[in-house]
Amino acid sequence: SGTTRPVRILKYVQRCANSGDVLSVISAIDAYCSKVEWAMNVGDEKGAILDAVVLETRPRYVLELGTYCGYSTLRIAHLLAPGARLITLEMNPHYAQVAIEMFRHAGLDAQVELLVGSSSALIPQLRKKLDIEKFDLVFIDHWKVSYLPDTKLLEECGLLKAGSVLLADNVTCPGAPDYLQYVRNSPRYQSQYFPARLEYLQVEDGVEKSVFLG
Ligand SMILES: O=C(NCCCCc1cc2cnccc2s1)c1cc(-c2ccc(F)cc2)cc(O)c1O
Ligand SMILES: [Mg+2]
Repeated sequence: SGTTRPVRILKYVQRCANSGDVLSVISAIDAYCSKVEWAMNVGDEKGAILDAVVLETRPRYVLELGTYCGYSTLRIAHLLAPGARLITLEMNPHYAQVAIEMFRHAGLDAQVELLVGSSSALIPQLRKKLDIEKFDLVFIDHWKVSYLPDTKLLEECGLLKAGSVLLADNVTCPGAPDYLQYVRNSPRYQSQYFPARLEYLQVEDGVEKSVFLG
């Protein structure tokens, strides 16, 4: 049995990126996935939009839904102030292990808290489990059919406050039409679309930034 795609990406990073240098890890992942084999990282174009939203939000508590190899986790962690907390949820224990090794290579494993399990099971436990009241920023990048139900779950669990920012990847490709309809038509959100290409391809995608109004 061969390796998996995330393992091949990790091995390339461990060989080619300087350990402790998060920007060289991010560049190595983008180099591998644009030249050798495609992977579902948010990528450098949408990643720059993510960076801008993190910098303008200056979040203290961040939740990421969907870790995969940890590419977007690293982009976020790199821009957080000391004392901020970044929680990332991954469904697949193998992907989670790869991401942890990726965080170690980047020297950011102490900055990230990774939980393995489904968002629907974990979100209701976050307040008690992590002693976190509200999230200032949520990066949504997991099952596209889960974007809407999990947003409603975050509201119901009282994990959003007025001003909380949701940033959703892939709202055009593969698409999250029910989520878009909700955040764009609900009086409780101020939503904005940022067009971009799908990672590493000439295909149209985009991210949606939605501010919860309380
Ligand atoms: O599926 C995508 N990402 C989700 C994997 C979610 C697994 C998890 C579920 C879950 C549940 N609970 C907690 C944690 C988690 S993690 C995805 C797919 C494409 C794509 C694929 C083919 C294609 F032709 C064009 C685009 C591009 C992307 O940027 C993606 O993000
Ligand atoms: Mg994505």
